[in-house]
Amino acid sequence: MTAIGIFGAAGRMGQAIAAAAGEAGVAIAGGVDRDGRSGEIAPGMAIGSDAAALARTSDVLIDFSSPHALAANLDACVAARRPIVIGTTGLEAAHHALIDAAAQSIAVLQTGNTSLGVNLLAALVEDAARRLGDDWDIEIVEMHHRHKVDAPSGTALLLGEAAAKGRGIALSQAKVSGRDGITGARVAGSIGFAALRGGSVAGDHQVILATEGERIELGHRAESRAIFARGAIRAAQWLVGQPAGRYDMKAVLGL
Ligand SMILES: NC(=O)C1=CN([C@@H]2O[C@H](COP(=O)(O)OP(=O)(O)OC[C@H]3O[C@@H](n4cnc5c(N)ncnc54)[C@H](OP(=O)(O)O)[C@@H]3O)[C@@H](O)[C@H]2O)C=CC1
Ligand SMILES: O=C(O)C1=N[C@H](C(=O)O)C[C@H](O)C1
Repeated sequence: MTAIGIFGAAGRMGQAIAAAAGEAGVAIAGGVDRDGRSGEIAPGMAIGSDAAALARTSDVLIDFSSPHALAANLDACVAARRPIVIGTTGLEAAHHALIDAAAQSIAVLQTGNTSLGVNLLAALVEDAARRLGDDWDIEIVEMHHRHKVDAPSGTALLLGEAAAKGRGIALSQAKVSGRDGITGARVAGSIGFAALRGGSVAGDHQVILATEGERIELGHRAESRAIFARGAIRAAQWLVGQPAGRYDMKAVLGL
């Protein structure tokens, strides 16, 4: 049976993955989190601080920790020749370069959202953006719990990438985030992002396509972290045995 190691094991997602694995009868090799958080978080899941040791004793790793931990986690997986699913968000260009480098020697799946619903939504957004002309403005609104530290969310960026792909442009050229003050009129062709934070919201995303006289709204609401946890486990099981390279959820879900 495939044994999964978890980076960020003591966190909200780490605990959700341990719970989902327990329900599905999936083996957890163990977890890693910050020094001082060692112990047993979920029944049977020991948590330590040695990423290299966890990689050696796991068949595949899942990372829901922090961008700051990414380099060490990737190094551990490359050294042990183990595949890794990266769900951590807030990644910048330098992190993506590290992922590309690791994907030369191991299988790496990186995604801003592991749920089926969001990945199907991304396909719908890409199709809508492709079919609608440039006179349709695209705005992405997301809301998350008060503890979230990055914005826009990884999912909002994933949806923005899908919209940009549909339009045949690069998101980096069109992204407008966090409007405030005298902003001037909306720049034609831009893709806007707005982030709300509060309470315990697991993750709400809405993509609004608006033109003169009409508006389309496509959205997704996560009702709990269980959907992310189940998707991450499914991705990890799929990734074992894949050749070195960089993957996303579309291949896992057959989208
Ligand atoms: N792709 C997807 O589908 C989803 C992605 N996410 C993303 O997953 C990540 C984790 O989310 P969540 O579980 O809510 O966050 P948490 O803060 O609850 O969990 C992260 C855990 O990783 C630990 N950690 C942080 N930095 C390090 C480090 N350098 N070394 C080792 N451990 C570290 C944290 O410790 P400490 O608390 O001490 O900082 C914490 O225990 C976020 O980036 C989030 O956006 C979340 C849900 C779904
Ligand atoms: O931090 C979270 O909680 C979530 N993060 C991911 C994101 O940034 O999109 C996925 C999900 O929305 C929950």
